[in-house]
Amino acid sequence: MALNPRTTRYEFFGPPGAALVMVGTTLVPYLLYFGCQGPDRCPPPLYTAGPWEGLVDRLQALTVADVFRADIFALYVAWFLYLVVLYYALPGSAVPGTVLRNGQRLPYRINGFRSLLVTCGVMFAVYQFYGGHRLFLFISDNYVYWLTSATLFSTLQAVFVYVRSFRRAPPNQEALLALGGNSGNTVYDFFIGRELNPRIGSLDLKVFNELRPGILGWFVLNFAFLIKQAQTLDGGITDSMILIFLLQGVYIFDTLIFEASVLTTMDVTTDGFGWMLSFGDLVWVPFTFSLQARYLSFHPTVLGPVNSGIVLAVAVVGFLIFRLSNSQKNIFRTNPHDPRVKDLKYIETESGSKLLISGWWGLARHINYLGDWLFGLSWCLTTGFDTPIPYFYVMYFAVLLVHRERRDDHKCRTKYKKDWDRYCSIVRYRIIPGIY
Ligand SMILES: NC(=O)C1=CN([C@@H]2O[C@H](COP(=O)(O)OP(=O)(O)OC[C@H]3O[C@@H](n4cnc5c(N)ncnc54)[C@H](OP(=O)(O)O)[C@@H]3O)[C@@H](O)[C@H]2O)C=CC1
Ligand SMILES: CC(C)=CCC[C@@H](C)[C@H]1CC=C2C3=C(CC[C@@]21C)[C@@]1(C)CC[C@H](O)C(C)(C)[C@@H]1CC3
Repeated sequence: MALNPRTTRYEFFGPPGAALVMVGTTLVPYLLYFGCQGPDRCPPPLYTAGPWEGLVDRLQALTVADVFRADIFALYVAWFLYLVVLYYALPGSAVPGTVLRNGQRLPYRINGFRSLLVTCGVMFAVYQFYGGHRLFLFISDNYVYWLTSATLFSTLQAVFVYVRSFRRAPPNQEALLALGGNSGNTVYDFFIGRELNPRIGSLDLKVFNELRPGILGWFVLNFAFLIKQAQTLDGGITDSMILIFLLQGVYIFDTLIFEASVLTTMDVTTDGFGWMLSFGDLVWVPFTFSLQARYLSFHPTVLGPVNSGIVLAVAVVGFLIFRLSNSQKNIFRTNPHDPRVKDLKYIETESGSKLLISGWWGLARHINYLGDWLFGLSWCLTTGFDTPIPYFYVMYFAVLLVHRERRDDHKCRTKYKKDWDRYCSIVRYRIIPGIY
């Protein structure tokens, strides 16, 4: 069998769909910014033209200088390189990835959590010793320039990896391509990602992008918006801002503490690294996930103890489902005899893998998605109900998770064949037990 067979099945409705997603998702962060920019410019729940009056005219009147600054682009590149330096300079363990279809197992350097700790230290030092609020106000006040810089950088990076995927890797061999990204159509392959694991030396671009510049950038942006609110309120910080900073902080810390578990996600094992992931990691994650903190920076919502309690309760339930279910699967797959999972029921498959049918994974085939979504809902709830715009996250995430579950189902059906049907007849629900 050829190393890189042609892709014969399109996702996203093929090249036109891919082009549409690229244009649409590039516009979304700008629309969220210009459509919800200040206390009187974010529409209320029942639509009235008021807040958006003149929006189209304002958008049409924009010039490049309104959204792009070369000095901020240079600073953005410096931020990316700073994280590359930490990647090499900080100690880290080498964890093997999954077995690739060419039989190889690539090593991954795991030190993302250390990079986060160092970055927290740098933020503290900057805040304490070099101008206090100034750097962070510079970050929050220039949000749109950072956004354009990240969009430009992520697109250039996608062009780079696409062009480079045509090289012949030593020893005179083709690069290993993603099974879904080798259709031969330039637009589609550029979007989906042609090469599976593009690397520069030992730096794996896909995993680095997935866990460093965007995720850490999101943390820095949230802190910058917290400082922005403190400036607006003359030093005060609302309970809602503290909650969003802490809850998203928990998610960011959790992601980097469990850094190695990203190596088994479909993004790493199956998808190529193309525009979708480059843009998703560098733009979508930091700039749309920080929407709630940005909103609260100019709309200081006070929740009070009862509403804060409700937000916290949703967060705790969501996070526990997310973390416990993901950990249960990881432990089971690493060592099924571990006392924490040894009593769980599972089915054996012809491929040799075992599929859990009790515990968290007996409730629904992707119970972890439900927990993740509920946790995301708690972030949105911190913003109250004055406008639906900060609820964008849960709307996007619901679409992403339903689509992702379908893709994973297709992958598992192809891999496990009749064993997957047997598994689905035992664990009947996809994401929400008893409902979906
Ligand atoms: N915040 C965000 O924007 C995003 C967050 N996420 C989160 O990332 C996390 C990981 O998600 P994801 O990578 O999609 O997939 P999962 O962690 O849900 O893993 C799916 C894989 O697990 C294996 N598996 C499926 N069922 C069982 C079972 N019953 N027992 C044992 N193994 C099983 C299969 O792999 P195998 O072939 O090995 O059997 C399957 O392909 C989730 O919590 C998700 O919510 C994901 C995307 C975006
Ligand atoms: C808008 C667009 C073009 C879509 C690309 C989708 C991406 C935004 C997401 C695809 C998979 C993702 C993952 C995470 C963030 C969102 C993207 C990049 C993730 C890093 C979030 C934190 C989690 O703990 C995670 C590490 C499991 C997760 C991995 C997948």
